[in-house]
Amino acid sequence: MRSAKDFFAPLAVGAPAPLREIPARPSRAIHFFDPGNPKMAAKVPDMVGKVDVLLGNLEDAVKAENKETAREGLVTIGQETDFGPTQLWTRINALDSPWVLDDLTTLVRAIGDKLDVIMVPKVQGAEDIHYVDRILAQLEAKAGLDRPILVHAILETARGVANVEEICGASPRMQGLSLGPADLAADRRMKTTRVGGGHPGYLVREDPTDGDIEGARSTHQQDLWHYTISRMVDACAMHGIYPYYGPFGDIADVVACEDQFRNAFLLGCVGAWSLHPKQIAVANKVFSPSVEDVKHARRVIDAMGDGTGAVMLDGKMEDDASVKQCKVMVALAEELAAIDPELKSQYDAIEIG
Ligand SMILES: CC(C)(COP(=O)(O)OP(=O)(O)OC[C@H]1O[C@@H](n2cnc3c(N)ncnc32)[C@H](O)[C@@H]1OP(=O)(O)O)[C@@H](O)C(=O)NCCC(=O)NCCSC(=O)C[C@](C)(O)C(=O)O
Ligand SMILES: [Mg+2]
Repeated sequence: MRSAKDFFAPLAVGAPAPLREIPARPSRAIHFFDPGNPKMAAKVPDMVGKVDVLLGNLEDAVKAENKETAREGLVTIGQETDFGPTQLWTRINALDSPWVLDDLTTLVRAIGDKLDVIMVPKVQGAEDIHYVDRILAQLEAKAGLDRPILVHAILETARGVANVEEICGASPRMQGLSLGPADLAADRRMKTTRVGGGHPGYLVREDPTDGDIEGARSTHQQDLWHYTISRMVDACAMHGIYPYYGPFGDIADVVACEDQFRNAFLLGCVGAWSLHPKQIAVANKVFSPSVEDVKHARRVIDAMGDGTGAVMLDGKMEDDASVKQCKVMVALAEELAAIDPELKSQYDAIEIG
């Protein structure tokens, strides 16, 4: 076990010092693109400033024969693009794959100064994060980087879920977690073939009337991912890092996508993945607090003065705890307003009188 005193020391001579706090940078949509696909790559410069995170994906969804092209494409995009307020992330190949070592050595050397976060798939336990932590420190030292690259883990195995707290606490580089519903479903032997979202078979049925089990009874589809997302949220909050929903594979169904993202937002997630340009707007909308919510939160904070005691607002009790909930909402609104002029003007126009 590492001593607490060593935790914030660099893991290689010459590597930048680890961060003591993970910055709360807006990341409502993590937009995936294949850097080796010319059509997708061509759209990247125009997405800068319109999406919070652009992620060059090297893992699943990139064919084995295109792995090197994708890696080289990401180097070119990283070197040639001015990302402004938009973060650049990548998803490297799995730690047991033949590509990951070259992914790390190439990317940190060539675009380590541009990369904000490296997403690591199929993380099983703290040992995977320790491996990445050390090798990144060595590569950062070699590349002369002056700020550490952060690490984001995808939860997509049963063992990863069982070890979620230790994964989140494994390194000061840990930035957050995403749900990987497709690999996780396969690993758990769940019987859904969907990439995220609900399932019509996973339901609760209304009780029968007068014992008539054949009579009409309404059913309600339930959320297959509620348990896992809730565990992720607690593990992330406990370690001061950020949870994300992950992908919603039914690209055409933007309505269900919005519902699924909103459930995650309400539970505490800060963003979700976008696999197709049309999902960016969905995530940006859902993960930005509504004007009504920000207005209410500001009213409560205003009415609560020093934040202690209890008051009645619109027939509802507000107290020390509810003012904290409102501060979470207002803090997020302020972070988003700082990078999104449209939202800023909407929030600035709020009158709380
Ligand atoms: C779904 C697909 C095949 C539909 O692709 P399409 O070409 O059929 O779609 P389209 O509607 O016809 O596309 C319109 C235009 O947008 C472009 N386009 C389309 N998508 C993008 C994009 N993402 N970024 C930038 N541009 C994009 C596309 O190239 C086209 O350009 P054009 O007008 O010049 O012809 C395509 O969108 C795609 O490949 N998206 C990314 C898929 C991906 O990254 N999957 C991996 C993440 S999910 C995952 O790994 C699971 C997980 C977590 O691991 C686990 O649960 O286990
Ligand atoms: Mg996966």
